[in-house]
Amino acid sequence: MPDATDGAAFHRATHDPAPTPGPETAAGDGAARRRIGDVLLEVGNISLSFGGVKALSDISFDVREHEIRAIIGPNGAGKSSMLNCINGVYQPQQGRIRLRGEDVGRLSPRIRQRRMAEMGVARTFQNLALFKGMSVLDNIMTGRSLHMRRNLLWQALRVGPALREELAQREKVERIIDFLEIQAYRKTPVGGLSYGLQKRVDLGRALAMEPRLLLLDEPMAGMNVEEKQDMCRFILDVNDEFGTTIVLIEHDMGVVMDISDRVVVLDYGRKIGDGTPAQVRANPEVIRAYLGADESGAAPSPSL
Ligand SMILES: Nc1ncnc2c1ncn2[C@@H]1O[C@H](COP(=O)(O)OP(=O)(O)OP(=O)(O)O)[C@@H](O)[C@H]1O
Repeated sequence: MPDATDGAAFHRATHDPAPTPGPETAAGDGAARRRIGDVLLEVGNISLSFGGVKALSDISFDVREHEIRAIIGPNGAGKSSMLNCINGVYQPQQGRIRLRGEDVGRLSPRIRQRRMAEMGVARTFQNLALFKGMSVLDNIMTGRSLHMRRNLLWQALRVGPALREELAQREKVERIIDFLEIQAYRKTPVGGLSYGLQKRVDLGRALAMEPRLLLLDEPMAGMNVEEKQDMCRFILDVNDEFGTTIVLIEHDMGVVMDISDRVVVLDYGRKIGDGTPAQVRANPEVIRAYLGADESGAAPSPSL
């Protein structure tokens, strides 16, 4: 079985005839769906500080429709802060965030979170945000709440239109369960599942929102090789089959370089690289940051 950190293990080769798909490339079997489109998300000159700590300094990049865009960087580089600025957990002191041309950055964090969910942005979390005592099915069902038309009283009564709606919603959830191959666990409380499976359920909860843009915060952290392979396959399938645009933070460089169309590299809150995996790999500043050319003798960062 190939090593998860070996790029070849997750290559789009079976999907994509082009060796390095770039923003203008139509990739693979799902070519029509995966044709990289216009800018979906634009992040402009974002700066964020916590007291004296400058977490992000003047960061700009864009995300195009249907692409897989990675944000990488050594520990403390600002990756999670960036994701938190995008979906409204943090309010940057400077900069703009535009989603489909709409200036969502000017909204207060709470309103932005709501607006972005309405506009089809879903997120998974580094530290899982699941209800451990609830079943897999019920956890994924929580992702459907935005699509439920009947109010809570109707849902509690489970009669007439509310019952019909619940059945329709459950059908969608069952399809996600099949897609993620977790049928055997549908009634199992999430807390009793392995970490890898819990991550898969978290992805299912986000997919239940029918996102157009999916933000994945370290989707493979803490997974074994086999679990990483599965998760990579699901990410590629979501992107190929549903055309979902994906922004992911990930530490496993083999995975990032293999599944991403473009990569942003952060270091100490600054952007030091942005381009295709091949361009980023050849960027001297990125190599320096990752190989830790450091006279102090500090341990080098993970290699590219
Ligand atoms: N809520 C916060 N309060 C104070 N400082 C913070 C907060 N969140 C992040 N920071 C600081 O901002 C900087 C960037 O942190 P961030 O978590 O965004 O980096 P990261 O690249 O995601 O790191 P890792 O890979 O270790 O998760 C760090 O110096 C961190 O200590």
